[in-house]
Amino acid sequence: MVAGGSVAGPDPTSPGHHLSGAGPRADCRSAPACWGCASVSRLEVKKLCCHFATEGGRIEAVNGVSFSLAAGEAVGLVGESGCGKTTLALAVMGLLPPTARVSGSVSFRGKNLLELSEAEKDLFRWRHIAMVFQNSAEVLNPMLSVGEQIAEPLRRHLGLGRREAEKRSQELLEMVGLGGEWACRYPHQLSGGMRQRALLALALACEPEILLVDEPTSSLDPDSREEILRLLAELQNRYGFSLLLISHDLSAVARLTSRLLVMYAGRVVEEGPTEEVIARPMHPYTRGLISSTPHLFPYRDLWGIPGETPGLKLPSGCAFHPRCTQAVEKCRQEAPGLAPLPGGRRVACHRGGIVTLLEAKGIRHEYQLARGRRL
Ligand SMILES: Nc1ncnc2c1ncn2[C@@H]1O[C@H](COP(=O)(O)OP(=O)(O)OP(=O)(O)O)[C@@H](O)[C@H]1O
Ligand code: NI
Repeated sequence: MVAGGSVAGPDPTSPGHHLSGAGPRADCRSAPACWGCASVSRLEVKKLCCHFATEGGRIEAVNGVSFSLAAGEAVGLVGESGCGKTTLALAVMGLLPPTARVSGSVSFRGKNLLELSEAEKDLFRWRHIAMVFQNSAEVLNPMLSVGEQIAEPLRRHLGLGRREAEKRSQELLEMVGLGGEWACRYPHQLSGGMRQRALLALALACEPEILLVDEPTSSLDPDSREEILRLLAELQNRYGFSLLLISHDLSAVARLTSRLLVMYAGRVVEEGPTEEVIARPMHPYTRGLISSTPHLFPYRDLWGIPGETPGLKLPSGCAFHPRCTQAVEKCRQEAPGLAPLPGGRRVACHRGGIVTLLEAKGIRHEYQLARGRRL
């Protein structure tokens, strides 16, 4: 049962059974061939680099990023435009154009996804790792009804017949809060929020263990934004897939995720439990990002980060140093590594501990106040 989310004795061999309760089932008859039940799914990205060769020179869009995604975990990925968020997600999906040079590893169930053939990638993509792309208007095929588009992966990956796939796509549309009757409509007949729901239904069609969501609310009005965020949180909570939520919108990410990755110029500069990072940011860039996010701390003045994101040629040393008010000579010369700190945190900054205890307490108190009222 997909649409209703009923947990009462679903048929473990039915294609929808992972979506019917949280987490793997011990009694799955398809195991161990069943990906959802065989073990706890987990994505491990190590030293991922994605470079593009362009006429203007080499663009180092992603530069040595490592992180992991545990089963059922929701991780946020934030950073300014152009820092490499989408490129990272597309690399995980194996969807970067041939001009991209990709290195490092993306491990999923003991395999490095970067080394799979196109045919093998086709097998895991959408079935095990799915993505909701940034531009919903461009992603859906204008010539096919929404139902037909959702039915396609169901038929291809789960081997459902035409009738069955049709029925499932209606259930999936109901699951995301669109009535099943929307299955026969075309993308142009849907509003932005509805398209985003349809894309969620499409991405979740084959019950992937991992869902990558890229800027789900960037083109939506505030009401639709709220609805989509609530829906995403509800689906993740109910079905327990691992979520990587990519967004400019730090306040949305703060609500939905328990761990946060902050990217700057192709690198992760800070990582840790979301609440901790927001309450006590260690990297000056993270602090700038937090201070320029509306609604996070309603009682505090907003201020932007001075300067601009670096272009093709990255600055020497720490890429953030030209914009950093705390930079010292070492920052100009030496790129800081992502150093582990207590509490599951990591920060790439020579001046990482500069938040004074008093300041940290102040920020934490203010955040908790804000969270109590807003989040
Ligand atoms: N196919 C491509 N060819 C060349 N350069 C690319 C390509 N895709 C991305 N880039 C470059 O890689 C860098 C990272 O882009 P990316 O889209 O990953 O950033 P982003 O963090 O997702 O930004 P946004 O928040 O605007 O979506 C940018 O400088 C971009 O111009
Ligand atoms: Ni992007």
